[in-house]
Amino acid sequence: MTELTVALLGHGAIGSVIAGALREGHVPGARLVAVVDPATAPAPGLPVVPLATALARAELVVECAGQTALRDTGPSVVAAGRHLLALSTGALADDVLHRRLLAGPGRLSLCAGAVGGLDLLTAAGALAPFDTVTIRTSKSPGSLARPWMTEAETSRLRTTAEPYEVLRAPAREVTRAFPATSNVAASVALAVGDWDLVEAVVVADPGATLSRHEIEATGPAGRYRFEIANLPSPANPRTSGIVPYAALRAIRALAGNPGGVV
Ligand SMILES: NC(=O)C1=CN([C@@H]2O[C@H](COP(=O)(O)OP(=O)(O)OC[C@H]3O[C@@H](n4cnc5c(N)ncnc54)[C@H](O)[C@@H]3O)[C@@H](O)[C@H]2O)C=CC1
Ligand SMILES: O=C([O-])CC(=O)C(=O)O
Repeated sequence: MTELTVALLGHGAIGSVIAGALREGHVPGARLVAVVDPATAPAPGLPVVPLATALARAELVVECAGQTALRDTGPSVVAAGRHLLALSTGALADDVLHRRLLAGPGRLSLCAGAVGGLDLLTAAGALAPFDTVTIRTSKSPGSLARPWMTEAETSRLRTTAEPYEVLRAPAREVTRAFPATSNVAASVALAVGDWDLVEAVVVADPGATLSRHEIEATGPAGRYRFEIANLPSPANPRTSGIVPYAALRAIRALAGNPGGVV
């Protein structure tokens, strides 16, 4: 079997763990051939290159660089015929971008990242449309600060002693407002195929040592409830530590994965 050549777009909290695992041979059949990140210096064994070089070398490009990066570089990845595995799924709240990324010739795949159960939600939604779908994300207040917040809002995040709802809105709005912490809301909307149905809630919880995602869906197919509580990444408190391992699972599946769960 030929090896799957992999490029990483982003070498932060997620990308550096993926790069380390690929370099150490933890994913048989996959080889790291390029890393694209303006904030990362080349190092022995770490192939930091410009995007054009990455596109010439790799069959699979794993985006773990943020919604802006996916919007700016994703179209050139699929236009070059490369397979794009995206983590910053909230960028697809822009329908025009989503259509461009699906236009090929390269393929677009989405990584479930910090949450699970999306396969079941997609299957249940195919049986019959859902009546209600919600995702409630609770994180430490400091990880939720955003530049658009007023001074009063950031001050409340800094000083709250009790959990409180920071935003409750359709998934499209929430993933735009919290682009580094609510891609999961977009992933749920994409899994059920309905941006308008999915309500997302963001909770600031001063007692949170884990990042919690509670997903509930009801419809003719049944009732679904998933509760996920992830340890935050030591490198980035906004990101769950499990996320690079979800990407590695996806890379393993794309590299062949004999006997794996599909
Ligand atoms: N689907 C999911 O469950 C999750 C998705 N994410 C997404 O993954 C992104 C990355 O997360 P982390 O690694 O924790 O962030 P991070 O901030 O630690 O790392 C991001 C890296 O991307 C680099 N970067 C930015 N723009 C770039 C570009 N145009 N080209 C190449 N590199 C670029 C930065 O220099 C930085 O090193 C988040 O912003 C979020 O959009 C994060 C967590 C969960
Ligand atoms: O890692 C998480 O818990 C979720 C996250 O940041 C995102 O969806 O952007």
